[in-house]
Amino acid sequence: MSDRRGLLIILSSPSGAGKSTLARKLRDWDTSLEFSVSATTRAPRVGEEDGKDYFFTAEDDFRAMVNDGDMLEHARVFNNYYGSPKGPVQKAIDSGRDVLFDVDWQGAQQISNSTLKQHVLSIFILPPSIKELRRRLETRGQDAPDTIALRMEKSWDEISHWDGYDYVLVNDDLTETEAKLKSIITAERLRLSQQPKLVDHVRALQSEFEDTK
Ligand SMILES: Nc1ncnc2c1ncn2[C@@H]1O[C@H](COP(=O)(O)OP(=O)(O)OP(=O)(O)O)[C@@H](O)[C@H]1O
Ligand SMILES: Nc1nc2c(ncn2[C@@H]2O[C@H](COP(=O)(O)O)[C@@H](O)[C@H]2O)c(=O)[nH]1
Repeated sequence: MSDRRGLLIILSSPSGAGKSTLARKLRDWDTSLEFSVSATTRAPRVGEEDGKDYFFTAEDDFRAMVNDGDMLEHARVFNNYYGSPKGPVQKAIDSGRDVLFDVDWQGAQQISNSTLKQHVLSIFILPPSIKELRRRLETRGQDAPDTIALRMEKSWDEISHWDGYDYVLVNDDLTETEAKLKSIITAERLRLSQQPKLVDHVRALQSEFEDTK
């Protein structure tokens, strides 16, 4: 059990800016970080594993999870449904572990307005340019041209929510962005673990101050 409350670390960005790449690096860096595996109705990409990358779910089953109150948040994104199952998140938080989310702005807003809002650390990833965003989607080589076109068309909807996040990073050089992300998480963890000790320390200072009057 950690000496501080667990963080819900949310990464959002337009499709192709690099969230999944950065999330993988964070998971390698800190293996205690719990990754929130989303449920989705989209078809798996080549190489994606059910239960690791996503829970690939039929639409009826997805709706049933929502209706049963099993989702912390859910949204329709690029003509598919995506959602974060509540159970694993609550379990991690209850044991003081941090959870990493890769969700769009709608999911980020829902988590930030939920009962777990005091745990949220939200980070928005911007691409260096729209041209580079398209290049990344094309060179990823995972999506059909019409899917890439839809994701590019919706990129501004996502980018327009950038200022609702705690931190915003431009993912130009990957190594630099990774280092900045790790610094943010390290600093936030330190802040949270110091908080209770600081309260005690200030109380002690206050009583010492009163005694010297
Ligand atoms: N800083 C970077 N410089 C160059 N290429 C990058 C950088 N960051 C990520 N990429 C590459 O861009 C492509 C898209 O990255 P990634 O799949 O992580 O994006 P994403 O934001 O998770 O997209 P989606 O929302 O569609 O899942 C990948 O091929 C990845 O290797
Ligand atoms: N609101 C949510 N958005 C999610 C979730 N899981 C992923 N996403 C977002 O969907 C798009 C597309 O993802 P892709 O894997 O099909 O490229 C991207 O913006 C993700 O962040 C979720 O559980 N809830």
